[in-house]
Amino acid sequence: MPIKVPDSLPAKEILNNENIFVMDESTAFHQDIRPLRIAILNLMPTKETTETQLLRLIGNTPLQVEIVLLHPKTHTSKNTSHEHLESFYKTFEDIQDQYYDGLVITGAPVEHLNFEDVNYWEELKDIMDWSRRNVTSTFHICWASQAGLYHHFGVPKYELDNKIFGVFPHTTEKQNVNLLRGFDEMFFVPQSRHTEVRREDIEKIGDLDILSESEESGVYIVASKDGRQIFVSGHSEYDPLSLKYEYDRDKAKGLDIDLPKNYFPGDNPEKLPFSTWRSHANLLFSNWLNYYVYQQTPYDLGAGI
Ligand SMILES: CC(=O)SCCNC(=O)CCNC(=O)[C@H](O)C(C)(C)COP(=O)(O)OP(=O)(O)OC[C@H]1O[C@@H](n2cnc3c(N)ncnc32)[C@H](O)[C@@H]1OP(=O)(O)O
Ligand SMILES: N[C@@H](CCO)C(=O)O
Repeated sequence: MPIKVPDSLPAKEILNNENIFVMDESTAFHQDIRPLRIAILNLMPTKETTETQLLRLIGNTPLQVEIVLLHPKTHTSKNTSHEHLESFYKTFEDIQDQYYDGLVITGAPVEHLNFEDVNYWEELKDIMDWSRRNVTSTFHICWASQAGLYHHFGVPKYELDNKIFGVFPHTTEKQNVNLLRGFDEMFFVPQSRHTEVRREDIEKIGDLDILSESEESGVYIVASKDGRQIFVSGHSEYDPLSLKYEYDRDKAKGLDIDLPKNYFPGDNPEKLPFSTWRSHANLLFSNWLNYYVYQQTPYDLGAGI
């Protein structure tokens, strides 16, 4: 939330120059406030886990947030019960005539497929096109970030020889960007993927900025210049044990999976890992909700986007 100060306070200019968000009294007086409307398109098979992880982060703000959960109608879910979807989820068809302040599109374990072979691809393309017209800012996670960069900007994804798997140090690439406000110079983020997007492809697109990267795990945060699309390759929302779960799962299947890097104490999978990315995750989501959603979205949603 911005700091509200008298219009003529000298500190206002100093803080403005430091990119601290200060709102003068006259602007604050005219600001109308209502709950934010955020939709979550949950493409993960483990829907209940992901709901909890995302709501934990989206809930960590003084703003009131109304959530609608969405699942793709054109995919029959194997791992989430019909009852759960019936009780708590809507589909795009139900909400397509509405407007939202924010949309989160989750990851999905479909990286090995061409985008066009994902059975809900046509529906997802419609949702991504709709998001340009009906949503103030959309936050794409992991596979969804690759899908969004491909659909909106033609950026390809590439198979990796080895899965990027672990918790990696990341750095910021730009100064004075609201999404990065308060980030440490180096921070940790879980990555768990078999594909990547590449800096050289993104740099060709004038409408995109690379905001954060990791020497080892590559591009992390990309944003459209207008802030209406955020693409995040990692899983800051993961619980402390999410990577352990994926590791144990793949081991049990007999897959050739390396230990997640920088994760188990002493690289000993018998020891419980601890999280080093929670504060980063909270900051990333609250910066997005504040600066890209709340401060940008019109009071009268339908009239303004
Ligand atoms: C790169 C990223 O975005 S990372 C995010 C993805 N990570 C995760 O989902 C982690 C948690 N997931 C898991 O552990 C596993 O997917 C499990 C245990 C839930 C299921 O694994 P498996 O038994 O190997 O695969 P299963 O045959 O059940 O299919 C898995 C999922 O693949 C997806 N999928 C597979 N083929 C397709 C396809 N052609 N089109 C669309 N989705 C597909 C579906 O989401 C499916 O699950 P769902 O029907 O419940 O939505
Ligand atoms: N995070 C994913 C990567 C595969 O899409 C997993 O290991 O389940």
